[in-house]
Parts: sequence; C-alpha cells; structure tokens
Amino acid sequence: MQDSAVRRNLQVLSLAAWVLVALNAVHIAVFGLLTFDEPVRDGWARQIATAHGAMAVVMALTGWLARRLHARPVLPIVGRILPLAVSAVVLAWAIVLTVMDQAVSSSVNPYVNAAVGVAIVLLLRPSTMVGLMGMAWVALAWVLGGTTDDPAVLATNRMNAASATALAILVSILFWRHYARTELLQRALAESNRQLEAQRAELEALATRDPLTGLLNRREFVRQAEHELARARRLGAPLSLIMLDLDHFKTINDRHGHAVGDEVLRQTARHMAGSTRQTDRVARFGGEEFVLLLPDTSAEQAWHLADKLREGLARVCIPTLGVPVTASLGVASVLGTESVTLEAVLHRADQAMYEAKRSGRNRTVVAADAGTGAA
Ligand SMILES: Nc1nc2c(ncn2[C@@H]2O[C@H](COP(=O)(O)OP(=O)(O)OP(=O)(O)O)[C@@H](O)[C@H]2O)c(=O)[nH]1
Repeated sequence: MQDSAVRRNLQVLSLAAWVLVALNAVHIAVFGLLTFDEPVRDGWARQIATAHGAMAVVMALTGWLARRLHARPVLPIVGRILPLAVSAVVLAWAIVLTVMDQAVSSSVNPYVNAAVGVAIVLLLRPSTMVGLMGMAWVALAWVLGGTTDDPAVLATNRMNAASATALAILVSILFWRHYARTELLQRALAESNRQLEAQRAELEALATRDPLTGLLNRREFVRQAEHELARARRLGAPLSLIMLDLDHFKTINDRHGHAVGDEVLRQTARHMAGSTRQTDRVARFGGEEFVLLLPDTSAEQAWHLADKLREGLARVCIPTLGVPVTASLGVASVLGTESVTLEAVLHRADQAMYEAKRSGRNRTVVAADAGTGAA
C-alpha cells in the first residue's frame, strides 16, 4: 500500500484505538457489575467483560505503537502491516463475542459493528478488504453452525452477517476510491507546483542573469546598485565600483574563435565572483566589460581589490590561449555623505577604466575625484 495511506491509517489508529479502549472500559464496567441468578447468563457476562479487557490491552498497545510509528520518517514493516493486522484481530475478536452472545441472544451485532467499523476507520485496498471480510464471514458462518441449533436463526444470522460484510466492503471501496482520486489530484498539483516553481526560477534567471557567465545582467545590477547607493547614503557608509574591461578581446576572438572568447569571459566571471564577498555584486555589463559593486568599501580598499583581481586574472589559465588574459580596471568611490547618482559613479569608473586603457592597459586607475588619484 502507498505510504500516504499507511500513514493516514496509523494516524487514525493512534486515536481510534483509544476510543475503542474507552468503549471496552464501559463494557467491562457494565458486564463486570452485572450479576444473574442463572449460571449461563452470569458466565456469559464474565466472558464478555474478560473479552473486552483483553481487547482494551491490545488496543492500548495498538494506539501507542501507531503513534510512534506514524512519527517515523521511514516506515518499518511493522508499521505497514499494523492496520491490516489490527483489522484481522478486531474481526476475529468480534466473531468470538458474537459466538459468546449466542448463549443469551441470536444477534450478530458485534460482528456487524466490527465489520462496518473497520471499513469506516481504516483505508484498505479493495482486494485486501474483500479477502479479509470474505474470510471473516466464512469463519463466522462456520462457527455459528456449531453454536446455533435453530436452522431459521442460523440462516438469518448468516444472512445478516453477509449483508454487513457486503456493506462494509462497499463502504471501504467507496472510501478507497475517494482516497485514490484525492491522492492523484494532490500529486498532480504538487507536480504542477514544482514545474511552476522551476519555470519561475528560470524566468527570474533569464530576467536577472547573463546567460553566458551566470553573473547579474546590466538591468539587475543597476536595480541592486541603486538600492545599495540609497542604503550607503542613509547610513553614511562608503561605496565603490570597479569597472573591468578585458584587453584586446577582439584579437582573442579573431585568433582563437568565439568559443575560446566565450570561455575567457566565463573564466573571468568565475575569477571575479570567486574573489569577492557575498555582499558584493558582480555583473557582466556587456561584451567584455564587467562591473563590481562593493558596499561599505573605501576607494583605497577598492583599489587593492581591483589590483588583486587584475593580477589574479593573469593566472586564469586558458590552455588554447597561450598568453595570459589581461584587463584594464577603473575604480570610483562615493562617501555616504556625497549626493551623487549611480549614473555619475558608473561614469567615473568608466572614465578611470578608459584612462587605464589609454595609459597602456593591464592596470588599475582610481577616478581622480574619488580622492586617491591614479595608481
Ligand atoms: N566571444 C565573445 N565575444 C564577444 C562577446 N560580446 C562581445 N564580444 C566581442 O568582444 C570584442 C570587443 O572588442 P573591442 O571593443 O574592440 O575591445 P578589445 O578588443 O578588448 O580592445 P580594448 O578594450 O581596447 O583592449 C568584440 O570583438 C566583440 O565581438 C561574447 O559574448 N562572446
């Protein structure tokens, strides 16, 4: 049986078992206190009280076990067979009670109650239910043959039990079908939720990431940088930007092909992302141009990082290239107190980067108005 049905059975059993214990207690009290002058009736009342006592112990154990097993992440085999075993025990017990009752009445009520009770409380596969109830009815019909002398009473008891058996099977099948349909719907819903979530994540990645390098794209970078700039202004904290442009990238493309050019871009992106803090933002701004946003970072600290990046880039190994990759970097910083737009800071970093290109490439320049001068 599916895990969900077994778990649902264990959950229901952990409560239903205690309800049966309470019913057993009421029966023990009533039949234990009843006294009759006739020894047959007196003996019958003791037997009923004893049978309920035995069942109370079984059900208390069942309730305790079902609760423990239900909490387990992986269901052990005992958890899987418990609901079926309990159904069989309850039906066997009801047959015993029914036979005992024949001493004072001709009813099959205990069997009827147990059959309908099992059908309502537990979710069993239709084939299991048919087998179980079929065997129970055959057993009852057979033992009644030994305890009932009147053929009319025997016939009506067997037929009443057969009707209860059929009713229990019908109820059980209806419950099972409802469960199976709900389970299927829930699975379909979970699957479509999973697909929706995957599509949402994919769309978000498409909207915010550069597909080649996986870095933030320009639009998302600008959105996040605006937010960081406003935060820096509010807190009076410094903020720096590094603009990085690969040197002679066109030559790399022309000599080695676009695939190698793309690999250089990917390795550069990996190098940049791997050299920065989690709070920093790295983006591919377009072509072979990258940008880094460094919150809470002064111009001097940013220069150190930029130059470390530049030096590290030469060690990024692309075997087919033969020569090291180099880049020109521009650094611009703002103090928290400064009222400046993101566009203006980006422009300063861009100017500094072009200054690095002009003065020979493979170097880092800090924008003059950031206060540190060129390096
Ligand atoms: N492989 C590859 N090349 C790209 C991509 N985007 C832009 N490029 C190429 O990058 C090259 C940039 O060339 P330029 O702007 O002349 O710059 P450069 O050759 O690096 O020269 P300097 O910046 O002055 O050192 C162009 O050839 C573009 O085709 C890309 O996604 N993949």
